[in-house]
Amino acid sequence: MSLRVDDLAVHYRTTRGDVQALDGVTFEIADGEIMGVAGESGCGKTTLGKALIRLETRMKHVRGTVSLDGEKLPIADDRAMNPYRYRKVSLIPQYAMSAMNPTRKIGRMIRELVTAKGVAYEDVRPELERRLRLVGLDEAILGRYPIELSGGMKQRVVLVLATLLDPSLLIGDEVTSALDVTSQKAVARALVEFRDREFVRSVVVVTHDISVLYQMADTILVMYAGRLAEKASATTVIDQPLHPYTKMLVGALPKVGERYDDRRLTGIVGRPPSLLDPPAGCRFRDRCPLAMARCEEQPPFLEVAPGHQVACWAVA
Ligand SMILES: Nc1ncnc2c1ncn2[C@@H]1O[C@H](COP(=O)(O)OP(=O)(O)OP(=O)(O)O)[C@@H](O)[C@H]1O
Repeated sequence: MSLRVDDLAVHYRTTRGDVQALDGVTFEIADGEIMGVAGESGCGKTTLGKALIRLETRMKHVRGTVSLDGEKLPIADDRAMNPYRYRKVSLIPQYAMSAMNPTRKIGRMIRELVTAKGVAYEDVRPELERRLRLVGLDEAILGRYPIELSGGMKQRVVLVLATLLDPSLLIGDEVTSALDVTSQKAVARALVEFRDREFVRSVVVVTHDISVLYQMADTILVMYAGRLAEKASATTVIDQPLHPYTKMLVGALPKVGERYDDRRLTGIVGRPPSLLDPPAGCRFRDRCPLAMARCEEQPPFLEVAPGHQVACWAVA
C-alpha cells in the first residue's frame, strides 16, 4: 500500500469561523496507482493535495492521519515534513508553469532547486537530460528562458523536475489545465510513462475537468463539499457511476458524437452548502433526486464492490 489517508479533517481559519474544507476523508492509493480527484470548484480538491505535503498557515489539521509506504507523515508539523518534501512527496502546484522565474534559464532554475534540497546538480544532470529526452525535449532547453517554451513544454519540464528524485508520491494540481488538447495529451502521456518507469510510485491528480482523468487516471475519487462521494476505477466512475452526484457530474460531460442540438449540457442545479457551517448528514441531499429521511444522517463511505466505494444511503 502506497498512501493511506485515515479520517482526515482540515479546516481554514477565517474571521467568520472555520471553513471545514476536508471532513472524514479516508482512502488508499495502491503502488503504481494514478488517482484523479474530481468535483466542483470549492469541494476541497486542492486542500486535499496540499494537506499531503504542506499545510498553509491558515490551514488547521483537525484530525486524521496520512501514511506513505507504511510510515506516518508528520503533516501537522511543517518542519518535520521538510525531509519528506520533494524526495518522498512532490507537488506540481496549480499554475506551476506560469510561476517559473522569467529571469532564470531553465537549467539554472533546476540547479538552484535541487541544490536547495541538498543534491548536487552535476550528480542528477545525466538523469535530468535523459528524462527531458523521454518527454520529447532536447537538453538544449536547459539554456533557454521559460518565455521561449510553449505551455506544454514548460509543463513537461515541471513534471521532470518534480519527479527527478523518484518520489514515492506525486501530487499534480490542474497539471493539464490551460493547455491546448494536444499538449494536454502529451503531458498526460508523460505522466503515465513516468509512473510506468517507476520514476514515481503513485500519483494524485487534482482537476476540475473529469474528462481529462479518462486519459491518465486508473481510479477517480469524487469529492463533494469537503467529503468523499465515490471512488472506483476511472472506467467505472465514467461509465457506471453509482453516487447521484457522480452521475450528475458525468452526465454534464459532452458525449462523443452527440450534437449540441440533440442534448443541451445540463449542469447541476443548485449550489453546494457553505463549508463555514455545513449541514449535518449527507451534504448533497438538498440537490439530490434520491434524498430520503435517512440522509439526515451522514452515509458511511462503504465498499459496494471490490475497489468501488460510495457514500450514499440509496446505493449502499
Ligand atoms: N486560504 C483559504 N482560506 C479560507 N478558505 C479557503 C482557503 N482556501 C480554500 N478555502 C475554502 O476551502 C474550501 C475548499 O477549497 P479548495 O480550494 O480546496 O477547493 P477546490 O475543489 O480545489 O476548488 P477549485 O477547483 O476552485 O480549485 C472552499 O470552501 C474554499 O472557499
